[in-house]
Amino acid sequence: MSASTTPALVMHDVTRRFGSTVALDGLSWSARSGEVTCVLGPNGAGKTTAVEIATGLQRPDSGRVEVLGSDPWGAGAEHRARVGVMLQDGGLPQSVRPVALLRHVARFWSDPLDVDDLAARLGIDAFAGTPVRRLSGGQRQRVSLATALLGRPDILFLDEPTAGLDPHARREVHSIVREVADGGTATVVTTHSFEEAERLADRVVVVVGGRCAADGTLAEVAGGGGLEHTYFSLTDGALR
Ligand SMILES: Nc1ncnc2c1ncn2[C@@H]1O[C@H](COP(=O)(O)OP(=O)(O)OP(=O)(O)O)[C@@H](O)[C@H]1O
Repeated sequence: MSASTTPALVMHDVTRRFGSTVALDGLSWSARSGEVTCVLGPNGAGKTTAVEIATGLQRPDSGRVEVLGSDPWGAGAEHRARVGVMLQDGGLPQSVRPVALLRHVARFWSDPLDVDDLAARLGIDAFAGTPVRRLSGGQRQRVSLATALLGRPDILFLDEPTAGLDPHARREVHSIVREVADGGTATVVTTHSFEEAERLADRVVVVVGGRCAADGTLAEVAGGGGLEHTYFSLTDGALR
């Protein structure tokens, strides 16, 4: 599917402070439907804060945020039903078993993905009977990813979705992310992996010190020297 010209996400000049810490310092970037946008940046650069603002979990101090044409802060159920999110800490209930959890979550959506298919693709069926609190970090991540995908979102935020996953699971996640984006979903992936960004990204955003240091197609941002080279030249000396 061809990418739409109107961005599914626009952040313009967004600031967010925590006491004396400036997490976002005039951040501007965008993401489009049908594309994978990979967001890179050093620890503490503001990526998670940006994702939490885009999903309405945090309110910016200033600036403009538009997701699927709405301000995500205080947006209603209809808007939220179009947004999928997988955050780093997951927030999964601890005592429930993974497939039961997915069946429960699927009831919130009018046209959810097939739980059994999704569980099989992500290898969740192999630990279907184990309560969440006994799962390994990578197993929890797969469950968390499945909950983000279930409702066929129009925009999907994945915060470091493959951190800690084994190579097979990572390959499967990459193929799912590509499929979801090709189906028209604006897919935003934060990552520390150049390999992942080079494999997945249509567009790359580099956040440094709460500001956007680069925003363009993978080819534009990577240039002739490659993404790793660009990244280090943007971030060396800029760490806080
Ligand atoms: N709730 C909070 N209270 C205080 N400071 C916070 C809070 N949330 C984030 N910060 C600070 O804001 C800055 C940006 O944090 P954020 O988690 O957005 O970075 P990040 O780019 O996602 O980092 P990482 O790559 O480590 O996940 C950091 O300095 C962090 O300590």
